[in-house]
Amino acid sequence: MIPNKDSVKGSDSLSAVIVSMVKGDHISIEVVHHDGAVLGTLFLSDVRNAIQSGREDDTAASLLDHRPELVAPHQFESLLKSEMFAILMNSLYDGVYVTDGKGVTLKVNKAYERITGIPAQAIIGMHMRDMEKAGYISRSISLEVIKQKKVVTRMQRLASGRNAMVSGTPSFNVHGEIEYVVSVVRDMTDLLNMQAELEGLKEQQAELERFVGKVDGTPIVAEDEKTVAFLATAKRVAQTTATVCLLGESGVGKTKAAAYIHEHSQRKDKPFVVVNCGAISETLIEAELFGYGPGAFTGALAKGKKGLIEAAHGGTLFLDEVGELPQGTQVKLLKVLDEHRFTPVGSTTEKRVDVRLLSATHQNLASLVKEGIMREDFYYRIAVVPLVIEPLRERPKEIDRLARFFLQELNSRYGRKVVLESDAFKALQKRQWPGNIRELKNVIDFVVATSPTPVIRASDLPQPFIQNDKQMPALTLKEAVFQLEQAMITKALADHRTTRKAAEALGISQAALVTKRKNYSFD
Ligand SMILES: Nc1ncnc2c1ncn2[C@@H]1O[C@H](COP(=O)(O)OP(=O)(O)OP(=O)(O)O)[C@@H](O)[C@H]1O
Repeated sequence: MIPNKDSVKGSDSLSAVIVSMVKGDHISIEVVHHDGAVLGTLFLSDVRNAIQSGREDDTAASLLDHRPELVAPHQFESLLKSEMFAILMNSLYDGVYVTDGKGVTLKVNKAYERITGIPAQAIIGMHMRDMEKAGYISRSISLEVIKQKKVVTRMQRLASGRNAMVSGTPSFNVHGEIEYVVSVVRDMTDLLNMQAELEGLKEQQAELERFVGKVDGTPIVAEDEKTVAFLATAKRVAQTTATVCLLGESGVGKTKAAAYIHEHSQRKDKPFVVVNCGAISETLIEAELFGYGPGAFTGALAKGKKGLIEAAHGGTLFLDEVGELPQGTQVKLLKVLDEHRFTPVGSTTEKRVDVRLLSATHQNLASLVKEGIMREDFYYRIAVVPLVIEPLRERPKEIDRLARFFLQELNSRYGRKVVLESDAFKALQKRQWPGNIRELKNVIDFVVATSPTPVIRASDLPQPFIQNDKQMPALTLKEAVFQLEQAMITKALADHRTTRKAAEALGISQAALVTKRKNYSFD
């Protein structure tokens, strides 16, 4: 081969360039601009490689643009040995690994030693193939770079167990041969661990969050198709102004559903006011709902009081146990619904109000109408959309999910790490749950709060709730409380032996425990 004398134009195609080079027997050729300015030098090997990869129509200038930097060997060698270079290399957070064009290790920086745990003196002068054989690295990226003559980036598993992303870049000499390979080694272990942790968390979250949304900042679990369909309807109805009456047994989630409707309505930023009509005496209900004027009745506040309807202005008023409302109050509420007006008790001034009414009951509304307890016009007005929430026993798929959800919530509330064994989950599945979701939550609350061990087996569950399975009749609240108390006291007495210690664990006085024990005739 003779040294390069000729030149090619930047706009010449690579097929034209190779013809010139072969004709002139050149190993390299200058690429010049039309005005004669030198753009750079192309090497025969570069042009051949490009043509072999189907780029024969590309221009000489474009190949110049894509060609790796050329470094004169003597420049690099003195650079490698310089103190400044060592200082620079060692100040980098990422590892740096330098081999010669054959794959012999020339230099590594401190970060490389830190990431791999391999001291520099153990590997300087070592060929990459020997590094592979010694098990220091899984597969040499430098050798890949030398083979492919281009930048190679790959994940590498290190002997230290860490994972690194290695990016090797070739440096060519004027003859187009690889003189050095410089690899940057980035420790990805922490990042990958964090990623895995994040994935895990996301999965956990997704697992847990099989609910459709949050109400009062707490999730609504919806695993069973029935609940999913119910919530979809509730969401749709939420966007309308229709009055909704939620029907279902006690503890099925009617209040939660009402909050869900409110939060999916246009009124979500306005108040959501819950009134438990069954918990307020007939004599007080009107004053509570409509408020009263100054000195309206004995015991009333001198300046009067705003009622709950007014407090819900712009938002939603949820009347729980609506079947308990006296007929007179029903008439007044009809006026609120139809005319958006009401008069506080003992006042002559009418007030205007804008509320959306939601209500709920565990009773059969049609029977209440038949029995004359509920006015027919009121019934039709409040139950434009009646929505039934199925009892928990009708959506068994949800029991596991709810139990896990409450377990997590209560563990974090009590700072515990209680888990349920699969037989405990099975026992929960079998239960008929007359108290529905509230009852399930209470049982989980009980085990998380009282269990002396973090692992709960079926036998650790409060017995009255688990035994008798399907034959067990629905309990009244009183019966349920009685049974739960009985179970908790039995367990506490068995665990702690003395009434003083058992009372301490239950958070009640010793005297109270003794009385209860007598009432429940444990002796
Ligand atoms: N789908 C659900 N996901 C998570 N928690 C729920 C769900 N439904 C109800 N709960 C919880 O169960 C308990 C009982 O629910 P809620 O008070 O809404 O029942 P309810 O039908 O209104 O009861 P009641 O008839 O006694 O008024 C509450 O603690 C509530 O947060």
